[in-house]
Amino acid sequence: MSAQREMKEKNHWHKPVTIIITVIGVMAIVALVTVAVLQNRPLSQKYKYGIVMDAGSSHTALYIYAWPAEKDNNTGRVEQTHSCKVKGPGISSYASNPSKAGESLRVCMQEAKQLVPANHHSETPLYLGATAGMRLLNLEDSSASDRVFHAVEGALQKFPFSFQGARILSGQEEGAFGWVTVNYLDDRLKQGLETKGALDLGGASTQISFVSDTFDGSESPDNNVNFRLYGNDYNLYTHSFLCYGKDQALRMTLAQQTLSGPGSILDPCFHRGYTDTKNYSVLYDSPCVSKMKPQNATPTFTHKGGGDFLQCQDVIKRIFNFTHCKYNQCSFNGIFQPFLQGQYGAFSAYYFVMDFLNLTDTSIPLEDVKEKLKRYCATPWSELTQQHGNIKYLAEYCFSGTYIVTLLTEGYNFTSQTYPTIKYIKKIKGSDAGWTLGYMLNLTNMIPAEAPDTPPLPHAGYVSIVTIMAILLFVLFIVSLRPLWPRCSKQPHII
Ligand SMILES: O=c1[nH]cnc2c1ncn2[C@@H]1O[C@H](COP(=O)(O)OP(=O)(O)O)[C@@H](O)[C@H]1O
Ligand SMILES: [Ca+2]
Repeated sequence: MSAQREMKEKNHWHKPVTIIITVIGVMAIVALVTVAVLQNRPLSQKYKYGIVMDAGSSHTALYIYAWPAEKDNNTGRVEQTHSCKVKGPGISSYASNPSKAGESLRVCMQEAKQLVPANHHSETPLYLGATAGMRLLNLEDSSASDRVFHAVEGALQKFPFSFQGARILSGQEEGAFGWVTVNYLDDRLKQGLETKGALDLGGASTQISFVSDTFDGSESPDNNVNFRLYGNDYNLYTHSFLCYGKDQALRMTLAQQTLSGPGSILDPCFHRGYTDTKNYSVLYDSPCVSKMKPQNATPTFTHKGGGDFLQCQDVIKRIFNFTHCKYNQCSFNGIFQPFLQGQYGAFSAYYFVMDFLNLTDTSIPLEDVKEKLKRYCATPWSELTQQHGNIKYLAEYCFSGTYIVTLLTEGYNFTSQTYPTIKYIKKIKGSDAGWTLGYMLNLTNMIPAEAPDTPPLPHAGYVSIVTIMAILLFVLFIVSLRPLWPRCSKQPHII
């Protein structure tokens, strides 16, 4: 018993003062680390939301984007959390019944109301941007397009979001914002990396946008958009070809084949065995073809398929004009285009069509792509319907695939060598490729012109260093108490 007391007396760790110092030391470390973590942690992960409606020529889609509230100015953080495809056609198709255009948006808007937390509704901006379908309607009948917008605005204002208006995007905006989306999602802008060009194929227009070192805008100012993003200047070439989306291009190709108003045509872009009765007044009801309408034709014609890729390419080439170019070089229709440069992301109908045709892999040589298309176009219609059933767009994929290859090679001057620089894409990191995200980033000033100041250390690194330093200090403190430590003497075992 006395030996035990003697040992206790010698062991300073059992002295109340040592115990108190140790407890205070541990508490100090815990307090220091807690304060450091709490003081410097990112604000609680509250999110902000934004909604963009893409009123395309063929249909309208709604996208919800979300980003951490305190990181408005950081790139790579805005993400698409939801998309909703509006049932029915694009809003321009409601020209004769505008209120139905507004009504058509209701289901997707209700969905957005459910998905965006109620306490964020009033601060969530809602934009509607219309593209080539409304551009064409506006050309054809501007009061009809005003009525459609009026109805759409009325319907959207009924929802609790912060509605920022509905408008037609210019072709330049559509091209440039598609380019911003692709490069923002790829994290190329903030890191100042070489950017990717953007190729967007819609139903009524198509856009090509890329940074060119040889283009300063002087040759063709209309095709030039300048951006300063994260401290880098971008000199963008962009052009939107109205009427060269795949649906209007199909109309123009059909118009080329029916100039004389025949009762039937054998169209090489459709499959053998395909036959349909088409109405001349419906086919020519678009500013893209209205001037070509044949006089004194029967009301309808029989549209039959010939299934020949090479002949299809020939009739498609006829919708491009290569005869005049007042610049050093042109794509087509006398439009300036600098030399192609870098990599390209091709999205929207480029992706849908090439995905259906199993041709999204651009390491397949261009010659093989054409060969595969040739075989596909030669497939009899009965065989295709047997294989796929009556799916939407089935009759048009031969035309659409041939149009894509022709537009890229004859129109934009891609070659067998440069074809692999194109990647067919649908989504990047979960967000759809398209103009909508770029449009919202621009309108909410979410991409700063200058590079934001970044803290020297990320939060996790900061916390680790504070913790290590605190532990180190404590160990040093304990070591400094060494004189008070018990002597290292062999003690007999006490039972
Ligand atoms: O699954 C699909 N397969 C083939 N084409 C599709 C599919 N989904 C959408 N598309 C096409 O993509 C195009 C989208 O164009 P959009 O409606 O955005 O027109 P716009 O951009 O010219 O205004 C339309 O031609 C539409 O038919
Ligand atoms: Ca589009």
